Amino acid sequence: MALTTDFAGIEPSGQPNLQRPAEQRSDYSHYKIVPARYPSRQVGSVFAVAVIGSILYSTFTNPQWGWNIFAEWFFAAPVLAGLGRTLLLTVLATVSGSILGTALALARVSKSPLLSGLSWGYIWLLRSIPMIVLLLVLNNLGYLYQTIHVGVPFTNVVLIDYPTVQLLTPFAAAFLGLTLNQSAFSAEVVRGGILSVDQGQLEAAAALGLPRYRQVFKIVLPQAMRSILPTGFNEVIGLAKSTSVVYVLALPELFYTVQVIYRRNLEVIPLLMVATAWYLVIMTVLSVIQYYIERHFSKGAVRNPAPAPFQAFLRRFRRPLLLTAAISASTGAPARASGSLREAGVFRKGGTVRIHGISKRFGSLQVLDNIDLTLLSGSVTAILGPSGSGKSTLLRSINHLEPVDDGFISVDGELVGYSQKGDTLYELKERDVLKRRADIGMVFQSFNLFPHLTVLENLVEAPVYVRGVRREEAVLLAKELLARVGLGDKIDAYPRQLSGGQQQRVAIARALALRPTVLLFDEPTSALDPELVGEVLDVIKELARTGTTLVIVTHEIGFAREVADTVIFMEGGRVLEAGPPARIFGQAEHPRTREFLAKVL
Ligand SMILES: Nc1ncnc2c1ncn2[C@@H]1O[C@H](COP(=O)(O)OP(=O)(O)OP(=O)(O)O)[C@@H](O)[C@H]1O
Repeated sequence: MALTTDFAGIEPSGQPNLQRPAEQRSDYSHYKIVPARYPSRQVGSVFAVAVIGSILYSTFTNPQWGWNIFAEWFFAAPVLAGLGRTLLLTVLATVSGSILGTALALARVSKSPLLSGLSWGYIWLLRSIPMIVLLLVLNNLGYLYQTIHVGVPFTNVVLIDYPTVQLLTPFAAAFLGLTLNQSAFSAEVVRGGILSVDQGQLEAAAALGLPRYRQVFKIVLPQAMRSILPTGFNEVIGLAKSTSVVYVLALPELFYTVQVIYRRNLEVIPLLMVATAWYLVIMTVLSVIQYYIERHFSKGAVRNPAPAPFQAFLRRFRRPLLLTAAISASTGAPARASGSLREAGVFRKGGTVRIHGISKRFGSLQVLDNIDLTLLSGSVTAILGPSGSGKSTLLRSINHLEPVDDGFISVDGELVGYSQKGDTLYELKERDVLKRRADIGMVFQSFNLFPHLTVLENLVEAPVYVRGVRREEAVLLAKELLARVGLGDKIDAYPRQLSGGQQQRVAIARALALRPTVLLFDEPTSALDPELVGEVLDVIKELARTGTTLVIVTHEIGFAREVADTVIFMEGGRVLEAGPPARIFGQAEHPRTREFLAKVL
């Protein structure tokens, strides 16, 4: 008991007493902290020092290494010229190989079987041919084709007609060979990166109506870079070393130059060390570049990114200042929703959704079965039903994320995913579907925020690239919406730095930033902890009074009862019952609805 009372602020009961004045608490500033000792670690360190010491000793005391000859040749003009060629070939083949490899990877994942097959064939062939064989074939291409002739087929129009040997110099053959080889390997690295990006990211980009090129270059590839970079840099390092293969073309790059010199002066080891030291320099520079590029593309990937070495060094001195700044920032008033969403003035009149006899099958499974519904402008519809009843599929078909097999859907009289001429419906091109989608916002169960973009960038992307809004206007609207969902202080945060509830509120604001007439929610709270559900439902409740048409798939029965003006009950791909919440929850007509509600209420 005496022990516990010794510790100021802790009562004998063990509970902290925060009321006790500071002067009564003990001062521990004179206490010294002794770190734990690990004898095996110390033995390991001594061993490492002994190994490093003996390697250095033997390297610098053994005269056979010939360090004086090494020093003589290290900066010699022919060596530097060879190094220049090695660097030039590495840079050129990396750039062109990566561009070609990315194009091949995109072709490989494209929906066109011919394009994908062509890409597969190219990769298969180039990865199979040994590098030396490829270089020698290119060097002897003049034997196969005396001139390189490019023209318009079946006409006399000639664009290029040039002797092959003049065009394919040893340097050009080396560049071409390294590029072709590099592109085949990087294509697979890029494809692996693309496949590692969550499918939800593409869906979210498509649901926002972002054009295809923007989906690829702004959403998918930057995220894929995280897995592309480590293997990609391995390839580049391999390439820098394999440039030595071009010696078969008698091209004096670094290694070939060194070989020529040691054959004349017979100082093999010192000259091999010259080449090795330069390769070490190249690899070190590449590793530093890799570190910074990886760092750039890891934005938003971790909650608390580690500072770069230089930043860490500076922070040691700035820490007290930063701490003070952090404390004064954290004592500021918590962000609150400013005003109600209704007052934001950003909402358009809700769209009327008409669903005409839609059906959908996945293989032999009938997921939607001849559904007819009308959702009036500004209405709030909750879709309930057991798992697998087709609720999400119905919702996703409203914005054509899930094309249907039969029937069609219109919003304000305009068909979704089709254009109509007489009795014929023509499927729209993807580009036109994406434009049309901008009016139909969607909020996903797993948020699907873009993790590599800040909260603000998440909101600004689609208005600028889909609606063509000026960036400054998009930023103003985004800040307004974020303030209204209570996240005005999070505009520069990355999604992973937010709680689940906050992420979902950002996702709602992102959908609203396009000023949609219809907003679809696919189980917006089911990925959230019970404590966070309320904050998201509150935002949706606010939205329900703005005039936007809302369609919500939910398991939150109480919420549906309170907010919806129509409740739909689905089972087996059919709408069994639809009506006002009072009737559905009080006197459901269908026995299956009553049975389901009895279980969940
Ligand atoms: N892409 C797909 N390929 C094959 N089957 C699918 C696909 N998407 C959905 N399904 C199947 O369609 C049926 C309906 O799925 P859906 O997601 O619409 O149900 P749900 O009512 O939303 O269920 P839950 O409440 O569990 O999310 C399920 O049996 C599901 O397995």
